[in-house]
Amino acid sequence: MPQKKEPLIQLKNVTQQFFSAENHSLPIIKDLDLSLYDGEFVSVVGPSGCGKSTLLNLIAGFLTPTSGQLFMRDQIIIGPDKSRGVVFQSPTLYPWLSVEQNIAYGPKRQKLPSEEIKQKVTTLIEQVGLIESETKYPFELSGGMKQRVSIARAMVNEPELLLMDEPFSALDAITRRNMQALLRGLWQKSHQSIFMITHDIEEALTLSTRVLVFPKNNPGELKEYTFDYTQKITQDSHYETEMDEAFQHDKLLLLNDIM
Ligand SMILES: Nc1ncnc2c1ncn2[C@@H]1O[C@H](COP(=O)(O)OP(=O)(O)OP(=O)(O)O)[C@@H](O)[C@H]1O
Repeated sequence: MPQKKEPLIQLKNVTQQFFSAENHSLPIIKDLDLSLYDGEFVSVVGPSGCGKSTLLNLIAGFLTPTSGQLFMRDQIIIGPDKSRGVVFQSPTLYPWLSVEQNIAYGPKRQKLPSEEIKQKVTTLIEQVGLIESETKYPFELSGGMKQRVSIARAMVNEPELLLMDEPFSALDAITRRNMQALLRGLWQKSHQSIFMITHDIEEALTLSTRVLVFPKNNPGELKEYTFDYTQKITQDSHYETEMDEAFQHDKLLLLNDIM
């Protein structure tokens, strides 16, 4: 994937520390320099409590770092912004709005022309496979369908970066696989930049172009690897990760880093 020279997101010497009542907690993230580029699909893996959500919250603008700075292009990140869409582990839909109304909510708040909203919503409903469910309400949807609406709701605002915090972890294995294929397809069509947290090493390997690892022995630090399994899966319909020694080797490599 060709990358523009200028990073989309840049962290410069970022440290995040949470102060307890006794005021002596260690930094969760320490002196971190990191760049994310246009069109990348970056996943983050690591042991529970290592700081994955903290990193996502910093990039989203939900948290201000203890020290250091974060930039989107050349603008310092000072809070949440619609250029960074967030999809959480549990779908956060408005229960009183239908599927199409939930997706249209953001563009309506931006007061876009109604024809444009209709066209955007229709395209996304088609892309996430929710045709014939447009008029349903969240209580009528399965977990996977709700998460599709969440993804469409984030994407309709055309964010430059989609931030996903364990988006599929609450789903059953089959729905999860289908959602991974859906996300891979959306990413390849849109070249949307994606930053995703996951506990699932295979999910990281089969979707991302780069994997960031919080290693168990060096809390607060990040290792990184680049992979092309997502392209292999798309280009070769017979490709199976179970049969690929390199894939199994990389899976063990990442597991050893975090366990
Ligand atoms: N707002 C906060 N105040 C105090 N401590 C916090 C806060 N947010 C996170 N922490 C602590 O920072 C550490 C990292 O939390 P974080 O949620 O980033 O981990 P994680 O890697 O996403 O964990 P998991 O995989 O279990 O979701 C944890 O010890 C957590 O208790």
